[in-house]
Amino acid sequence: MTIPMKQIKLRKLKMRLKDPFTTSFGTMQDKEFYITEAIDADGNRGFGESVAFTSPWYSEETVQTNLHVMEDFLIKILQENEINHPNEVSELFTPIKRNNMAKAALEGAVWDLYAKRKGIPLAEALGGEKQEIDVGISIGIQPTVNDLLTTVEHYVQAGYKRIKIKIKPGWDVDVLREVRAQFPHTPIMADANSAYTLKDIKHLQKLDDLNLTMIEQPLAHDDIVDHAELQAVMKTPICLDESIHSLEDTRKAIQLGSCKIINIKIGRVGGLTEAKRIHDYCQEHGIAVWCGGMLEAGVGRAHNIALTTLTQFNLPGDTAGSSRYWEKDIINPEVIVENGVIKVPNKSGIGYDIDEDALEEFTIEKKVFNF
Ligand SMILES: O=C(O)CCC(=O)C1=CC=C[C@@H](O)[C@@H]1C(=O)O
Ligand SMILES: [Mg+2]
Repeated sequence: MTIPMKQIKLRKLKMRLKDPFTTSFGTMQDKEFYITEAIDADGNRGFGESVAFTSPWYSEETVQTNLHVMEDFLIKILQENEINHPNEVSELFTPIKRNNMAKAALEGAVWDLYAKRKGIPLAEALGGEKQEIDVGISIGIQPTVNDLLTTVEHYVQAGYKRIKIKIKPGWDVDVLREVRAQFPHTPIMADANSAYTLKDIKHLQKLDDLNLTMIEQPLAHDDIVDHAELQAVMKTPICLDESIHSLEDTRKAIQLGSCKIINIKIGRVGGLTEAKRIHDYCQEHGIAVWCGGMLEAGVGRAHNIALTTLTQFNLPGDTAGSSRYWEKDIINPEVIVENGVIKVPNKSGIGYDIDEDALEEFTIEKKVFNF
Protein backbone atom coordinates (compact mmCIF):
# COMPACT_ATOMS: atom_id res chain seq x y z
CA MET A 1 0.00 0.00 0.00
CA THR A 2 1.27 3.45 -0.91
CA ILE A 3 2.69 5.51 1.95
CA PRO A 4 0.61 8.72 1.69
CA MET A 5 3.40 11.19 2.42
CA LYS A 6 2.23 14.74 3.05
CA GLN A 7 5.25 16.59 4.28
CA ILE A 8 8.99 16.45 4.92
CA LYS A 9 10.47 18.61 7.67
CA LEU A 10 14.18 19.30 7.99
CA ARG A 11 15.49 20.66 11.27
CA LYS A 12 19.10 21.67 11.72
CA LEU A 13 20.22 20.99 15.27
CA LYS A 14 23.31 22.07 17.15
CA MET A 15 24.36 20.02 20.17
CA ARG A 16 27.55 20.11 22.24
CA LEU A 17 29.36 16.85 23.04
CA LYS A 18 30.17 16.51 26.75
CA ASP A 19 33.82 15.88 25.87
CA PRO A 20 35.80 16.77 22.74
CA PHE A 21 36.38 13.80 20.40
CA THR A 22 39.85 13.57 18.81
CA THR A 23 40.84 11.35 15.88
CA SER A 24 43.84 11.25 13.54
CA PHE A 25 42.14 14.16 11.68
CA GLY A 26 41.48 16.56 14.51
CA THR A 27 39.08 17.40 17.32
CA MET A 28 35.36 18.11 17.38
CA GLN A 29 32.98 19.13 20.15
CA ASP A 30 30.02 20.93 18.60
CA LYS A 31 27.87 18.77 16.41
CA GLU A 32 25.49 20.12 13.78
CA PHE A 33 23.20 17.78 11.87
CA TYR A 34 19.72 17.45 10.39
CA ILE A 35 16.78 15.67 11.90
CA THR A 36 14.50 14.67 9.05
CA GLU A 37 10.80 14.03 9.53
CA ALA A 38 8.44 12.29 7.09
CA ILE A 39 4.76 12.90 7.88
CA ASP A 40 1.84 10.98 6.36
CA ALA A 41 -1.80 11.90 5.78
CA ASP A 42 -2.79 10.35 9.14
CA GLY A 43 -0.25 12.44 11.06
CA ASN A 44 2.24 9.58 11.65
CA ARG A 45 5.79 10.93 11.94
CA GLY A 46 8.94 9.07 10.88
CA PHE A 47 12.37 10.38 11.90
CA GLY A 48 15.86 10.17 10.46
CA GLU A 49 19.20 11.83 11.25
CA SER A 50 22.01 13.04 8.99
CA VAL A 51 25.49 12.06 10.17
CA ALA A 52 27.89 14.20 8.10
CA PHE A 53 30.12 16.56 10.07
CA THR A 54 30.61 20.30 9.45
CA SER A 55 33.95 19.65 7.67
CA PRO A 56 34.65 16.92 5.10
CA TRP A 57 37.44 15.12 7.03
CA TYR A 58 35.71 11.76 7.42
CA SER A 59 34.09 11.75 3.97
CA GLU A 60 33.36 14.34 1.29
CA GLU A 61 29.91 15.14 2.72
CA THR A 62 29.18 17.97 5.15
CA VAL A 63 26.12 19.31 6.98
CA GLN A 64 25.84 21.95 4.24
CA THR A 65 26.09 19.46 1.33
CA ASN A 66 23.49 17.28 3.07
CA LEU A 67 21.02 20.20 3.00
CA HIS A 68 21.81 21.07 -0.63
CA VAL A 69 21.35 17.50 -1.85
CA MET A 70 18.23 16.84 0.24
CA GLU A 71 16.36 20.02 -0.68
CA ASP A 72 17.47 20.42 -4.30
CA PHE A 73 17.32 16.78 -5.39
CA LEU A 74 16.21 14.03 -3.01
CA ILE A 75 13.05 15.60 -1.58
CA LYS A 76 11.89 16.38 -5.14
CA ILE A 77 12.27 12.67 -5.96
CA LEU A 78 10.13 11.77 -2.95
CA GLN A 79 7.52 14.36 -3.97
CA GLU A 80 7.32 13.02 -7.52
CA ASN A 81 7.11 9.27 -6.80
CA GLU A 82 4.74 6.96 -5.01
CA ILE A 83 6.43 4.79 -2.41
CA ASN A 84 4.98 1.50 -1.25
CA HIS A 85 7.93 0.24 0.74
CA PRO A 86 11.06 1.99 2.07
CA ASN A 87 13.20 -0.48 0.07
CA GLU A 88 12.20 1.54 -3.01
CA VAL A 89 13.75 4.79 -1.75
CA SER A 90 17.40 3.92 -2.36
CA GLU A 91 16.47 2.71 -5.86
CA LEU A 92 14.72 6.03 -6.57
CA PHE A 93 17.79 7.90 -5.31
CA THR A 94 20.27 6.05 -7.58
CA PRO A 95 20.35 8.76 -10.32
CA ILE A 96 21.98 11.00 -7.68
CA LYS A 97 25.62 9.91 -7.30
CA ARG A 98 27.05 9.22 -3.84
CA ASN A 99 25.89 11.75 -1.17
CA ASN A 100 25.04 8.68 0.88
CA MET A 101 24.57 10.48 4.19
CA ALA A 102 21.98 12.83 2.67
CA LYS A 103 20.18 9.82 1.17
CA ALA A 104 20.28 7.84 4.42
CA ALA A 105 18.86 10.76 6.43
CA LEU A 106 15.69 10.79 4.32
CA GLU A 107 15.45 7.04 3.76
CA GLY A 108 15.66 6.52 7.53
CA ALA A 109 12.64 8.78 8.12
CA VAL A 110 10.65 6.79 5.53
CA TRP A 111 11.63 3.48 7.21
CA ASP A 112 10.50 4.78 10.60
CA LEU A 113 7.24 6.07 9.13
CA TYR A 114 6.63 2.72 7.41
CA ALA A 115 7.20 0.76 10.64
CA LYS A 116 4.95 3.14 12.61
CA ARG A 117 2.16 2.82 10.03
CA LYS A 118 2.42 -0.98 10.41
CA GLY A 119 2.59 -0.68 14.19
CA ILE A 120 5.81 -2.71 14.39
CA PRO A 121 9.31 -1.92 15.67
CA LEU A 122 11.79 -0.78 13.02
CA ALA A 123 14.00 -3.71 14.06
CA GLU A 124 11.21 -6.12 13.09
CA ALA A 125 10.52 -4.27 9.82
CA LEU A 126 14.21 -4.80 8.94
CA GLY A 127 14.06 -8.51 9.80
CA GLY A 128 16.07 -8.18 13.02
CA GLU A 129 15.77 -10.87 15.67
CA LYS A 130 17.90 -9.85 18.63
CA GLN A 131 16.18 -8.51 21.74
CA GLU A 132 19.44 -7.23 23.17
CA ILE A 133 22.58 -5.95 21.48
CA ASP A 134 26.17 -5.93 22.72
CA VAL A 135 27.99 -2.63 22.56
CA GLY A 136 31.52 -1.35 22.83
CA ILE A 137 32.88 2.15 23.08
CA SER A 138 35.12 4.29 20.90
CA ILE A 139 37.70 6.39 22.75
CA GLY A 140 39.26 9.38 21.02
CA ILE A 141 42.97 10.26 21.19
CA GLN A 142 43.71 11.45 24.75
CA PRO A 143 46.20 14.10 25.93
CA THR A 144 48.36 11.51 27.77
CA VAL A 145 48.67 7.74 28.09
CA ASN A 146 47.56 8.05 31.73
CA ASP A 147 44.39 9.84 30.63
CA LEU A 148 43.76 7.01 28.19
CA LEU A 149 44.31 4.32 30.83
CA THR A 150 41.91 6.10 33.21
CA THR A 151 39.29 6.43 30.46
CA VAL A 152 39.62 2.77 29.45
CA GLU A 153 39.32 1.73 33.12
CA HIS A 154 36.12 3.79 33.43
CA TYR A 155 34.44 2.12 30.45
CA VAL A 156 35.68 -1.39 31.31
CA GLN A 157 34.13 -0.90 34.78
CA ALA A 158 30.92 0.32 33.11
CA GLY A 159 30.76 -3.06 31.32
CA TYR A 160 31.33 -2.09 27.68
CA LYS A 161 32.04 -5.28 25.70
CA ARG A 162 35.06 -3.94 23.78
CA ILE A 163 37.19 -0.86 23.76
CA LYS A 164 38.11 0.89 20.52
CA ILE A 165 41.13 3.15 20.68
CA LYS A 166 41.84 5.80 18.07
CA ILE A 167 45.43 5.70 16.84
CA LYS A 168 47.68 7.81 14.60
CA PRO A 169 51.43 7.80 13.86
CA GLY A 170 53.14 8.63 17.17
CA TRP A 171 50.14 7.41 19.20
CA ASP A 172 49.90 3.74 18.37
CA VAL A 173 52.01 0.65 19.17
CA ASP A 174 53.59 1.89 22.43
CA VAL A 175 50.31 3.31 23.68
CA LEU A 176 48.38 0.14 22.86
CA ARG A 177 51.09 -1.96 24.50
CA GLU A 178 50.51 -0.10 27.77
CA VAL A 179 46.76 -0.52 27.49
CA ARG A 180 47.15 -4.24 26.78
CA ALA A 181 49.50 -4.67 29.76
CA GLN A 182 46.94 -3.13 32.09
CA PHE A 183 43.91 -4.87 30.51
CA PRO A 184 45.17 -8.30 29.45
CA HIS A 185 41.73 -9.84 28.90
CA THR A 186 39.67 -6.93 27.54
CA PRO A 187 38.67 -7.06 23.86
CA ILE A 188 40.57 -4.11 22.39
CA MET A 189 40.69 -2.79 18.84
CA ALA A 190 42.34 0.18 17.12
CA ASP A 191 40.93 2.65 14.57
CA ALA A 192 43.45 4.59 12.45
CA ASN A 193 41.00 6.56 10.26
CA SER A 194 43.34 5.98 7.29
CA ALA A 195 46.45 7.51 8.90
CA TYR A 196 49.02 5.02 7.47
CA THR A 197 50.42 3.84 4.12
CA LEU A 198 52.13 0.65 2.97
CA LYS A 199 55.43 2.24 4.01
CA ASP A 200 54.29 1.53 7.57
CA ILE A 201 53.86 -2.25 7.09
CA LYS A 202 56.67 -3.21 9.47
CA HIS A 203 55.40 -0.85 12.14
CA LEU A 204 51.80 -2.02 11.81
CA GLN A 205 52.91 -5.67 12.06
CA LYS A 206 54.00 -4.94 15.64
CA LEU A 207 50.29 -4.71 16.49
CA ASP A 208 50.05 -8.46 15.85
CA ASP A 209 51.59 -9.12 19.29
CA LEU A 210 48.82 -7.30 21.11
CA ASN A 211 45.90 -9.64 20.48
CA LEU A 212 43.68 -6.91 19.06
CA THR A 213 40.19 -7.87 17.88
CA MET A 214 40.89 -5.89 14.71
CA ILE A 215 42.50 -2.79 13.24
CA GLU A 216 40.02 -0.48 11.54
CA GLN A 217 40.85 1.43 8.33
CA PRO A 218 44.65 1.58 8.66
CA LEU A 219 45.22 2.76 5.05
CA ALA A 220 43.71 5.32 2.67
CA HIS A 221 40.01 6.16 2.87
CA ASP A 222 39.46 5.16 -0.76
CA ASP A 223 41.65 2.06 -0.88
CA ILE A 224 40.92 -1.66 -1.04
CA VAL A 225 44.02 -2.81 -2.94
CA ASP A 226 46.73 -1.85 -0.44
CA HIS A 227 44.57 -3.16 2.39
CA ALA A 228 44.62 -6.58 0.71
CA GLU A 229 48.43 -6.45 0.62
CA LEU A 230 48.53 -5.49 4.30
CA GLN A 231 45.97 -8.10 5.38
CA ALA A 232 48.06 -10.81 3.68
CA VAL A 233 50.96 -10.11 6.03
CA MET A 234 49.07 -9.31 9.26
CA LYS A 235 47.48 -11.72 11.71
CA THR A 236 45.24 -9.02 13.15
CA PRO A 237 41.99 -8.86 11.18
CA ILE A 238 41.54 -5.67 9.16
CA CYS A 239 38.14 -3.98 9.36
CA LEU A 240 37.11 -1.54 6.64
CA ASP A 241 35.13 1.61 7.47
CA GLU A 242 35.76 4.61 5.17
CA SER A 243 36.43 2.43 2.07
CA ILE A 244 32.99 0.78 2.01
CA HIS A 245 30.11 2.78 0.50
CA SER A 246 27.96 0.05 -1.02
CA LEU A 247 27.30 -3.64 -1.52
CA GLU A 248 29.52 -3.45 -4.62
CA ASP A 249 32.45 -2.10 -2.59
CA THR A 250 31.82 -4.91 -0.10
CA ARG A 251 31.86 -7.58 -2.80
CA LYS A 252 35.12 -6.27 -4.24
CA ALA A 253 36.85 -5.92 -0.87
CA ILE A 254 35.91 -9.46 0.12
CA GLN A 255 36.99 -10.83 -3.26
CA LEU A 256 40.38 -9.10 -2.95
CA GLY A 257 40.88 -10.18 0.66
CA SER A 258 41.13 -6.54 1.81
CA CYS A 259 39.46 -7.20 5.16
CA LYS A 260 37.97 -9.86 7.42
CA ILE A 261 35.47 -7.57 9.12
CA ILE A 262 33.24 -4.70 7.95
CA ASN A 263 32.02 -1.74 9.97
CA ILE A 264 28.57 -0.91 8.60
CA LYS A 265 27.51 2.71 9.06
CA ILE A 266 24.02 3.46 7.78
CA GLY A 267 24.94 6.97 6.62
CA ARG A 268 28.12 5.95 4.83
CA VAL A 269 26.33 3.29 2.74
CA GLY A 270 23.27 5.38 1.84
CA GLY A 271 20.64 3.99 4.19
CA LEU A 272 19.14 1.00 5.94
CA THR A 273 18.24 -0.88 2.76
CA GLU A 274 21.85 -0.92 1.50
CA ALA A 275 23.12 -1.61 5.04
CA LYS A 276 20.90 -4.68 5.21
CA ARG A 277 22.08 -5.84 1.77
CA ILE A 278 25.70 -5.56 2.91
CA HIS A 279 24.83 -7.43 6.12
CA ASP A 280 23.17 -10.26 4.15
CA TYR A 281 26.10 -10.53 1.73
CA CYS A 282 28.61 -10.66 4.60
CA GLN A 283 26.51 -13.34 6.30
CA GLU A 284 26.60 -15.47 3.13
CA HIS A 285 30.39 -15.01 2.90
CA GLY A 286 31.28 -15.53 6.56
CA ILE A 287 32.48 -11.95 7.09
CA ALA A 288 31.82 -10.50 10.56
CA VAL A 289 30.08 -7.12 10.74
CA TRP A 290 29.38 -4.54 13.41
CA CYS A 291 27.58 -1.22 13.47
CA GLY A 292 29.77 1.88 13.56
CA GLY A 293 28.82 5.24 15.03
CA MET A 294 29.04 8.87 13.93
CA LEU A 295 28.52 10.48 17.36
CA GLU A 296 24.78 10.43 16.69
CA ALA A 297 22.02 11.98 18.72
CA GLY A 298 19.11 9.78 19.81
CA VAL A 299 17.37 9.32 16.46
CA GLY A 300 20.48 8.07 14.67
CA ARG A 301 21.35 5.99 17.72
CA ALA A 302 17.89 4.34 17.57
CA HIS A 303 18.37 3.49 13.88
CA ASN A 304 21.75 1.91 14.69
CA ILE A 305 20.16 -0.20 17.43
CA ALA A 306 17.40 -1.43 15.11
CA LEU A 307 19.93 -2.40 12.41
CA THR A 308 22.15 -4.21 14.92
CA THR A 309 19.31 -6.65 15.72
CA LEU A 310 20.17 -8.44 12.43
CA THR A 311 21.99 -11.66 13.30
CA GLN A 312 25.31 -11.16 11.50
CA PHE A 313 26.08 -8.15 13.72
CA ASN A 314 28.14 -10.57 15.78
CA LEU A 315 30.71 -8.10 17.15
CA PRO A 316 29.90 -5.26 19.59
CA GLY A 317 29.16 -1.95 17.83
CA ASP A 318 30.07 1.67 18.67
CA THR A 319 26.53 2.62 19.76
CA ALA A 320 27.21 3.70 23.34
CA GLY A 321 24.61 5.12 25.75
CA SER A 322 23.27 8.67 25.23
CA SER A 323 24.96 9.92 28.41
CA ARG A 324 28.42 9.14 26.99
CA TYR A 325 27.86 11.95 24.47
CA TRP A 326 25.17 14.37 25.65
CA GLU A 327 23.99 16.13 28.80
CA LYS A 328 20.52 15.71 27.34
CA ASP A 329 19.51 13.62 24.31
CA ILE A 330 16.53 14.29 22.01
CA ILE A 331 14.75 10.99 22.72
CA ASN A 332 12.75 9.64 25.61
CA PRO A 333 13.88 7.46 27.29
CA GLU A 334 17.55 8.00 26.44
CA VAL A 335 19.61 5.02 25.24
CA ILE A 336 20.81 3.16 28.33
CA VAL A 337 23.70 0.68 28.36
CA GLU A 338 23.85 -1.82 31.21
CA ASN A 339 26.73 -4.29 31.40
CA GLY A 340 27.56 -3.54 27.78
CA VAL A 341 24.05 -4.38 26.59
CA ILE A 342 21.21 -2.28 25.15
CA LYS A 343 17.70 -3.71 25.44
CA VAL A 344 16.01 -3.24 22.07
CA PRO A 345 12.79 -1.22 22.52
CA ASN A 346 9.59 -2.97 21.41
CA LYS A 347 7.48 0.10 20.61
CA SER A 348 6.67 0.77 16.97
CA GLY A 349 9.15 2.52 14.66
CA ILE A 350 12.48 3.59 16.13
CA GLY A 351 11.10 2.60 19.53
CA TYR A 352 11.91 5.84 21.38
CA ASP A 353 9.72 8.95 21.67
CA ILE A 354 11.06 12.27 20.49
CA ASP A 355 11.64 14.68 23.38
CA GLU A 356 9.85 17.59 21.69
CA ASP A 357 11.21 20.18 24.13
CA ALA A 358 14.80 19.03 23.61
CA LEU A 359 14.27 18.92 19.84
CA GLU A 360 13.00 22.50 19.91
CA GLU A 361 15.78 23.64 22.23
CA PHE A 362 18.55 22.39 19.92
CA THR A 363 16.91 23.45 16.61
CA ILE A 364 18.65 26.36 14.87
CA GLU A 365 16.82 26.22 11.51
CA LYS A 366 13.65 24.62 10.08
CA LYS A 367 12.44 23.92 6.54
CA VAL A 368 9.13 22.41 5.47
CA PHE A 369 8.36 20.73 2.13
CA ASN A 370 4.73 19.92 1.31
CA PHE A 371 3.63 17.17 -1.07
O1 LIG B 1 30.86 6.68 19.33
C1 LIG B 1 30.68 6.75 18.11
O2 LIG B 1 29.63 7.17 17.59
C2 LIG B 1 31.80 6.31 17.21
C3 LIG B 1 32.86 7.29 17.19
C4 LIG B 1 33.90 6.97 16.14
O3 LIG B 1 34.70 6.11 16.38
C5 LIG B 1 33.88 7.68 14.91
C6 LIG B 1 33.00 8.67 14.69
C7 LIG B 1 33.11 9.50 13.56
C8 LIG B 1 34.16 9.38 12.72
C9 LIG B 1 35.29 8.59 13.11
O4 LIG B 1 36.18 9.33 13.86
C10 LIG B 1 34.84 7.39 13.90
C11 LIG B 1 35.03 6.14 13.14
O5 LIG B 1 35.86 6.19 12.26
O6 LIG B 1 34.40 5.11 13.37
MG1 LIG C 1 36.28 4.18 11.87
